Amino acid sequence: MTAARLTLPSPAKLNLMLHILGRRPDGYHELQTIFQFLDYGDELTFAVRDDGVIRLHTEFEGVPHDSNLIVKAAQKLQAQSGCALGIDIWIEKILPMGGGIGGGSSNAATTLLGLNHLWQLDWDIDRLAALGLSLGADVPVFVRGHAAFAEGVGEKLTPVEPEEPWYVVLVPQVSVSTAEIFSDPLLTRNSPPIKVRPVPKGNSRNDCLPVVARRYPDVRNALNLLGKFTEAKLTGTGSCVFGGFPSKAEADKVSALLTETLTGFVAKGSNVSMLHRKLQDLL
Ligand SMILES: C[C@](O)(CO)[C@H](O)COP(=O)(O)OP(=O)(O)OC[C@H]1O[C@@H](n2ccc(N)nc2=O)[C@H](O)[C@@H]1O
Ligand SMILES: Nc1ncnc2c1ncn2[C@@H]1O[C@H](COP(=O)(O)OP(=O)(O)OP(=O)(O)O)[C@@H](O)[C@H]1O
Repeated sequence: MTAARLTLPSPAKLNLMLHILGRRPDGYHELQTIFQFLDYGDELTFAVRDDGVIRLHTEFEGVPHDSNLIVKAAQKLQAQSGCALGIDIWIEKILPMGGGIGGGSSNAATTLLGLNHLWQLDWDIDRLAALGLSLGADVPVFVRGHAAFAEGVGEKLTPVEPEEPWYVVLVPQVSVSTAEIFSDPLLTRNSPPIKVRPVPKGNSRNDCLPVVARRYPDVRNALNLLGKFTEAKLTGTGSCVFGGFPSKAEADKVSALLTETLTGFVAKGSNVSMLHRKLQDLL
């Protein structure tokens, strides 16, 4: 018998703003950020195995099999649920690594939700999000699947409904290490907490931007070029830079001009992740 296969999307995210409020004793930073998803991402295909083996068949340059967040997510879920089944996994990877658009975290979340379904574990979202947090600060928002205002290290999530523009996303060909940016002595770590909800306009800055732009000329260049057309912002710790447009036609026009020299893409912002829309259709 051929095992049932399931293909699920693994979308990117943007940080529409990111303020750093302080540093915790464990070295992690307290943040306030707004996450929104893009209708753009990787695709994971799963097939259940009955021998308990977890195997990712797609090779990633520079990421050993057992360090891949997809494999780590599957192993943790299997260990904590006591499930005797295994899984074969393939991925079509289009999201850049170290781009600040959350590829690895999103892959981990898609794996958790996909296996919860295929292994028939029936875990609730809170439990999956808590497991996700142990894999990375950005995993819980992908597990929950709704645009959110995030606090703490990114795990305290309040759903929000920002506008859903079309974005031009530029992908400078450098991988930024999140740990490196968060350990830079020049990083601003004392933004006052925003206490008003929804977050008032005028708070769209990303506190990581000055440090990233200083270290990476390619990111600086992308910000300058896109900034000629719209407010150009950095997502997460970069390297990706984005700007919103009211229509696909306008985003396509700017993208066509900029992607003559830079890599990039156009995608719609979405407050409900395309992973959750697909899972909804399945159920
Ligand atoms: C910058 C963001 O992308 C915003 O969405 C995230 O907060 C980063 O999330 P992530 O990539 O899942 O990060 P993790 O894999 O948990 O952490 C990578 C490294 O970044 C630093 N880090 C991360 C998140 C955070 N709130 N404070 C930190 O200081 C830590 O040194 C950590 O070792
Ligand atoms: N499935 C995966 N996809 C991408 N990167 C992975 C994966 N598993 C492990 N990694 C490792 O995680 C690192 C960060 O990758 P990721 O694509 O999540 O970066 P990012 O977009 O900057 O993330 P974030 O916005 O969460 O900081 C990679 O450089 C790679 O070494």
